[in-house]
Amino acid sequence: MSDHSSSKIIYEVHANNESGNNSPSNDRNEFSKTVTELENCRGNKTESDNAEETSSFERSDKWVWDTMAVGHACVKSVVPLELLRHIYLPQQSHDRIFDPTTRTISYLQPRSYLPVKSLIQGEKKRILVTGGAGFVGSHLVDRLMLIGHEVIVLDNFFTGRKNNLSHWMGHPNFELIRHDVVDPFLIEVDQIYHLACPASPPHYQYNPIKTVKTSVMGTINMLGLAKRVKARFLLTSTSEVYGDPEEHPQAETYWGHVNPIGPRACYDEGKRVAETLTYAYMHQDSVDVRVARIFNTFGPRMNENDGRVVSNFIMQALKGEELTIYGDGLQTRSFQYVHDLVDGLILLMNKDYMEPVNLGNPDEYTIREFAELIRNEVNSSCKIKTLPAPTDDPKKRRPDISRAEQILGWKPRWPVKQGIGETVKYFQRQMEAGLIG
Ligand SMILES: O=C(O)[C@H]1O[C@H](OP(=O)(O)OP(=O)(O)OC[C@H]2O[C@@H](n3ccc(=O)[nH]c3=O)[C@H](O)[C@@H]2O)[C@H](O)[C@@H](O)[C@@H]1O
Repeated sequence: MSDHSSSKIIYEVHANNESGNNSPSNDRNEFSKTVTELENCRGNKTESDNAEETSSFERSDKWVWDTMAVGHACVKSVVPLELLRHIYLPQQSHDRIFDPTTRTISYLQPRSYLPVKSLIQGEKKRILVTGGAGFVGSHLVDRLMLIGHEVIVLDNFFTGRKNNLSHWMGHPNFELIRHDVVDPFLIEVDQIYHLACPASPPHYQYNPIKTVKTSVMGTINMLGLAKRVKARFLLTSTSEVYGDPEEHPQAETYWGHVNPIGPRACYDEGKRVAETLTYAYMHQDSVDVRVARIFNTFGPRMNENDGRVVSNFIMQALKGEELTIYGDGLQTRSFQYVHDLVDGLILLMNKDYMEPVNLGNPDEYTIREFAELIRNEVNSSCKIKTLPAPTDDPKKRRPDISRAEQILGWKPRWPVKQGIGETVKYFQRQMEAGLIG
């Protein structure tokens, strides 16, 4: 199937939306056809197509055809991009009307839902997502729901938000439970994606003891549950286990360079212990485990006050404020768009591989270059302000993703610029809707 025809499939869904005929039920017929066709076209890719995809990584602003859908046919996670956008970038809100004069919100009932795939018994899994109301968690939940699974979310709403999942509330395949993973929780499930933990430096440093407790006790509780119900367990670890790295780029074999008593230690060491626990349960109790080491990720539903560089720069540029660069701005990061991460997590969960796997986009920017990129995307001429560098701020970070490429057949498909474009649009719409200021 050619690039052209796959774009057309997506366009048909898009065209329905643009014509104002955008209710979930109107998408339904198109959706089933679209997913089947997209799965076929992904499944039919030749070896040479794949070889081309895994060629050396270069910064690119090209919109590749694969980004019109997300997911991988081999684990049945393909979803048309327009369907996902219908959730996080709706033309107008599905379930509420904001009145700017009185600054009130009217919630609409009854509601309808986007179509989810109908899976046969055995294919349909019961999946627990801890931290599922957060930024990454909610995108993972969207995908798992759309591809037909039953999803149970645990969240204590410290950084997660109900709004991120409001479009699934009441759906027969969905359950949201307010629960803190530091306390035990019992449920029968097939798979556990363990995401619960604040990830932004200001958030995890706000209460470092709680951060360590979340990583250690939360992971023990979820591993204990996995052991008891024989569920497969996936830990979302982090590039922070490499600390301020002395090896570049960072491969999974690198043991890291972490200050164990610094302000970042609560998160870095917490996640390192979480990995230790995961492999202890694997060796001692034969728990079936997966470990993803996630590098800097961005996208819609980041908290505007999150404190991380992507949301800070975008919000500052949109409000015409100065962009705050910490330190000299020569430190580097490699940013991946959230859909790529979700693709990688679902692949990893469903493949037979138990060692840690890096998931990140190797496209590396200095923070100064990144500020420039955001300024261009927002079309802003705002100035740059330099603030002191945070203690132990890693000086460079870039994933070596050879393992993910070889084992999972995964590599990022979203150019950073393209992802930033969507994220800017998201924050703009949130501002227009009066949800953030
Ligand atoms: O985004 C993520 O996924 C990661 O975010 C943080 O790691 P960090 O790389 O420090 O993320 P940011 O807070 O976004 O900072 C990135 C760089 O930008 C700088 N920065 C941040 C914010 C800002 O306003 N200005 C600025 O220059 C920071 O000093 C740092 O050098 C977390 O510690 C990671 O666990 C998490 O995986």
